[in-house]
Amino acid sequence: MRRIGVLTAGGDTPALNATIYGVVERANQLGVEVIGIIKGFGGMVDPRIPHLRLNPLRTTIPELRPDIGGTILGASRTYIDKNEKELLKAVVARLRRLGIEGIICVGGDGTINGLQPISDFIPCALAPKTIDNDLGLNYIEEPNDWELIETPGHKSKYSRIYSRTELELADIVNYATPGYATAVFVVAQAIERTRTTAESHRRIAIVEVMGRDSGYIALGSAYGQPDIILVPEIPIDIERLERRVREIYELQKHVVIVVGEGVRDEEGHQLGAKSASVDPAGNIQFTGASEALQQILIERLGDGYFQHRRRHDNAKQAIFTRKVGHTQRGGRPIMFDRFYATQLGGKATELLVHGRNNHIATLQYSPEHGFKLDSIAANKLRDRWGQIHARTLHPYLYDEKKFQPSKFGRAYLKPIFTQALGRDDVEHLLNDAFNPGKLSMVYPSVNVDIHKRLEHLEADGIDPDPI
Ligand SMILES: Nc1ncnc2c1ncn2[C@@H]1O[C@H](COP(=O)(O)OP(=O)(O)O)[C@@H](O)[C@H]1O
Ligand SMILES: O=P(O)(O)OC[C@H]1O[C@](O)(COP(=O)(O)O)[C@@H](O)[C@@H]1O
Repeated sequence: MRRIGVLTAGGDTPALNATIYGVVERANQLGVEVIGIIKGFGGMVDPRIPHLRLNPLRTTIPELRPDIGGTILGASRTYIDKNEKELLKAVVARLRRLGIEGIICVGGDGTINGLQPISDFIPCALAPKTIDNDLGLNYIEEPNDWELIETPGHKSKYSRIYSRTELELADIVNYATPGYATAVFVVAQAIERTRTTAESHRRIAIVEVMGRDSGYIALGSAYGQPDIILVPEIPIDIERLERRVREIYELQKHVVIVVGEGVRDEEGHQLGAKSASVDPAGNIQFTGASEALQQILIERLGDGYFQHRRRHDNAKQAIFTRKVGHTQRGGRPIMFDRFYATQLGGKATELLVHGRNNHIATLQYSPEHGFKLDSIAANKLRDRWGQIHARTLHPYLYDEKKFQPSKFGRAYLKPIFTQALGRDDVEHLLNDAFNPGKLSMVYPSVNVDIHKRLEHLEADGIDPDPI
């Protein structure tokens, strides 16, 4: 293989540039040219295909740095329907004209579906990413646990009964995805900062974190020591939650609750999906889980609860919500993400060059051997109807009585986070946070330099010389 393409699809993470860097550095070693495709699958749909050479003369371009968050290639959630045959043919033809012999898609479970139709024509490999940590399996047989329930007159629904009630760390397929560690780091900091203000003002803080239907970020938020963690996988037992909130408030005059954005009530309704809007990739856009929970607690505790304790005039003043939001997805990646993203990018290049198609580079862990790189055929993630499900927290990782990670959940987190920060992360903070140069300089966006490197397949309708 002499020339491969790389793109970043779906939501961004802080570790995308690190993954692209790993792809390109390994390609340099193997003598392969790498073309970056701009804005995910969207770039392929554009007849001009905006792209750039990431390693002219087998030297990585200086704009590509593993320690800078986001993606120099841009990302999108553009959907290419596999049934739009003409569009697909045009996409493949353009990629061929670029001389691309294989493509690395940096993405999550949605991206595997996105690359599928293209992989019928051009080999594809996935380098994993997603802050949600929902790409992978709790154990290899997990896809067989899904059942598709068809009820006449209703939309068919998936349901699952876990065939395994206990797990081993080494069973987990793709232990952690690049982006997750940095997101948890940001969340833990946000909780610590929210904590002291809730503590000072005798308030109940509800902190909403991302993750869609997966509670991994909420689980990792335990590093910020919230009093209560609510994960989407376990329907909220409102009675028990109220009891716990009252207990904690009596004890310490404030409570910090973390809520994963996809949390459900006991009827299975998502608290944050009141407006059923979806993004272009078909994902539900969650808004308002924390506000819905705030409303529940306002009604349950009532103004009298706070007035009686002379803390606040009403419950609305006493209970506040904060979303950590997109800060979870942005900024400098911490060492764990930088290191393993780079490794996984390199692994994806190797997969392609060694003739694999539709394969995923994975990060495995075992207590005996620590972390190691591996790979898996994407189809192993599919259930018998061909569906890939986002990985959710297995109940064995969460203690629903304590609203905290279980013993196994803590064992899961430790290998990722015990050495997740590097000395250079601390040095970066020391040198950079209040660098006086920042006061007089505008933010030097990498997009400006990348723009100068962009090439287009068909500039204004004129087909340039083939590359
Ligand atoms: N079934 C599908 N068919 C075609 N494209 C898809 C499909 N599912 C997702 N995609 C595309 O894959 C990309 C990434 O999907 P998304 O769900 O946004 O992120 P992630 O890969 O992180 O899960 C998007 O451009 C999306 O449109
Ligand atoms: O802001 P956006 O792009 O609409 O997406 C928000 C969603 O993206 C995520 O960050 C994850 O994105 P991916 O599934 O693409 O990895 C979710 O945690 C969040 O719900």
